[in-house]
Amino acid sequence: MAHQIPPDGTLLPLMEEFYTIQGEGFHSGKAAYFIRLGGCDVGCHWCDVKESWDAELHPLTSADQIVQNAEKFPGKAVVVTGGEPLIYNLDYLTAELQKRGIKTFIETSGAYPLSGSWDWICLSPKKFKSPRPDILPFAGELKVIVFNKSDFLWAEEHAAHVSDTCKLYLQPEWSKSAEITPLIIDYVMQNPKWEVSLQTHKYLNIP
Ligand SMILES: C[S@@+](CC[C@H](N)C(=O)[O-])C[C@H]1O[C@@H](n2cnc3c(N)ncnc32)[C@H](O)[C@@H]1O
Ligand SMILES: Nc1nc2[nH]cc(C(=O)O)c2c(=O)[nH]1
Ligand code: SF4
Ligand SMILES: [Mg+2]
Repeated sequence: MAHQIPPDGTLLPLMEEFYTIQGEGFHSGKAAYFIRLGGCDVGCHWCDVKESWDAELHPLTSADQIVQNAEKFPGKAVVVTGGEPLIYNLDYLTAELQKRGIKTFIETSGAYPLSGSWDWICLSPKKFKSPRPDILPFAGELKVIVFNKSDFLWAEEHAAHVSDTCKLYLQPEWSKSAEITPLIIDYVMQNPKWEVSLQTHKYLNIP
């Protein structure tokens, strides 16, 4: 049976939730509760969480329950990720979190309409399904995954449409990081508005 997901965002397909250290981007190094929602049709061939793609495999879970779980941890920040979390209406979940003083951060490709109330938006645009142009001004950080040299141009094309205060990151695709990281280092030294982002949790062997 296909999931009947109510449009009010009170039930969400939850793949996993875990308390860890944000490994990537601007908030790297900070404790956060991760909420990973199932479902994604963007189709990045190098995606490191393909098990998330089929929403049907992940149980519909009440947003109230997710908030209660998040509240138990001392780090008062959640990262909503997936899968592609913006497939769902995130207004209810984020309002309930913020009511309790919990900061709301999202990891998104931007391929679906923006919902939710966010303290920080990490936009990671994908060639396989471009972000909606209307999300670009709301990004706190633009984090482009570099798989080959053409991704530097793709990164610049998106950087042209974010806000002046948006942080700019280049992150090596994990399986090619030995080859790509030196290119990113050179690029950042030549184009210092960009910074390097590494998936530090993978080096630390934490979730
Ligand atoms: C798994 S995605 C889920 C959120 C959303 N679908 C997105 O892509 O932004 C979380 C973050 O991991 C990044 N990512 C996924 N696979 C990766 C890989 N193989 N190497 C480096 N970063 C990766 C994505 O670009 C995104 O910034
Ligand atoms: N520690 C840790 N940091 C992360 N930052 C973004 C992640 C994601 O999969 O969205 C992620 C993740 O899976 N683990
Ligand atoms: S958009 Fe995110 S979850 Fe979806 S395939 Fe790409 S990296 Fe994976
Ligand atoms: Mg991850």
